[in-house]
Amino acid sequence: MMRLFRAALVQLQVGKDRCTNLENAAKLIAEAKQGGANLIALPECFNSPYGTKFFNEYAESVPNGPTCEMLSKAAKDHSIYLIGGTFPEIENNKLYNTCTVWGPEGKLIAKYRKMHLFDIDIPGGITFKESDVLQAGNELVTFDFNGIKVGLGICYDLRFEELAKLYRLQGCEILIYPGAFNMTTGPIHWELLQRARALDNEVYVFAISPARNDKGYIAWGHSQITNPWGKVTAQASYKEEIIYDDIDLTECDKIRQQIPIFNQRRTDIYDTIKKL
Ligand SMILES: O=C(O)CCC(=O)C(=O)O
Repeated sequence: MMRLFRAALVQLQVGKDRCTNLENAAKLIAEAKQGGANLIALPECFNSPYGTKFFNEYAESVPNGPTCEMLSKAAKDHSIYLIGGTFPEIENNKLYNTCTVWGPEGKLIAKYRKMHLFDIDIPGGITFKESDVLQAGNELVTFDFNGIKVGLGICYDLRFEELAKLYRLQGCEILIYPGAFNMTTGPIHWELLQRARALDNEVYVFAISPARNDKGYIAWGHSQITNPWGKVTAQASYKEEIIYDDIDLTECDKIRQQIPIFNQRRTDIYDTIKKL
């Protein structure tokens, strides 16, 4: 069982041209492999600009489109685990915001559809309604990375602590969230939500954002790795860049032993409380 590995989060600059986006992703995945990473993760919406008006145009079926082809090849060529960020998926005329995960042989090993759609309205800040065009996924999805159980979420899912807790209860040690926060909620919530999910569940949290654009939807950037103590161990700026971190899963074992909250939960009480 591998308890030590190098992770790379690739904060891609994403533009309007799908082909350029895919080529750039392939180039930076190769660079991350050169940098020694065994697990490489890409951002939310990395094949298209982020916006409800783009989803239909850039949507692909899984695993047949050009985006999956690039991801599968990159995973195989570099013999890595590749978390393929997200892109709009189409199935039976329905659209989803979907994360695919590829194993070192280039096989699709997991597919997660965003479960909590990003519908918020902050006047003067940000208004967004994914549910105008997307369907929500209905399944928790985990995959095995050399004996380490990893749970998947996407962006707005970070706000839902119940999802993270369910993953922890299923045995996850790492949660990975491709995400594209914005200039209103990013500065105040992005780092805090990840630290909260990490500490609540004594798990590593990886979150991967696109780099900041100067027009359209402006992503906050700041891709981040947080350890099970809730400490940020790597964080990007807002520009295109790769961040690396050497992950030692014994940190997870240690905090779980030293602060054993999961053996101290008062389920005898919680389970008697009416669920709302
Ligand atoms: O929760 C937020 O503030 C941002 C979420 C988001 O950008 C997304 O779900 O894509």
